[in-house]
Amino acid sequence: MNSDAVLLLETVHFAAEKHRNQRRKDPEATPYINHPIGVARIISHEGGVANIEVLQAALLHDTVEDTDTSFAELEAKFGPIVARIVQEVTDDKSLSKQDRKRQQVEHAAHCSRQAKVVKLADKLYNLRDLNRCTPSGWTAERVQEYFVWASEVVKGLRGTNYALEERLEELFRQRGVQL
Ligand SMILES: Nc1nc2c(ncn2[C@@H]2O[C@H](COP(=O)(O)OP(=O)(O)O)[C@@H](OP(=O)(O)OP(=O)(O)O)[C@H]2O)c(=O)[nH]1
Ligand SMILES: [Mn+2]
Repeated sequence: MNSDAVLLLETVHFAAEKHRNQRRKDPEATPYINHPIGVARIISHEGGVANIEVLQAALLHDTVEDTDTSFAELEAKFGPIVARIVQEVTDDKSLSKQDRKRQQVEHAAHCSRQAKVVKLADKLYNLRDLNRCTPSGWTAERVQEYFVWASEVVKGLRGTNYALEERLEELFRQRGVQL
């Protein structure tokens, strides 16, 4: 009964419940859950990674940062490996935004391989989303700054998944950002 398919459905259901009242920042206010599902799908479909814990962590990766979910809750429900990967990709919300951004750059290289895959796919999704449309209230400069900062994070994630890194490199190249 605990097949990977059943586990994945349990996980996507949990994430959807947690993000149920959240929307993306795009003008159409897309349901937030589209993002974690899209990140998991990038990992499987483009990254060629079928590891169940990595896919579960991708589905859950913003639940602690952006909802009332705790790591203890994730560990009890999905086990220590999934909870640890989510922890590795979760910003410390007690820090200022500037410090959180700096920490992502500093911590990237020290993450586990599994967390690096989730981070690569998260950045790839968000950069594609920025190319698709500008979030409400963002200037073109802010969009460009996000690309520059994301490239600094991705530098620390290299050597993890060739397909994802190649796609990210192309997006940076289009923006004139050197990786
Ligand atoms: N491109 C884009 N991003 C949106 C949209 N709606 C919500 N986001 C989220 O906003 C975050 C990027 O915006 P920032 O201003 O840099 O961060 P903030 O959420 O801490 O304010 C990402 O968080 P994250 O996934 O935690 O990733 P990260 O930026 O911390 O790596 C992204 O998922 C949207 O419509 N387009
Ligand atoms: Mn995310």
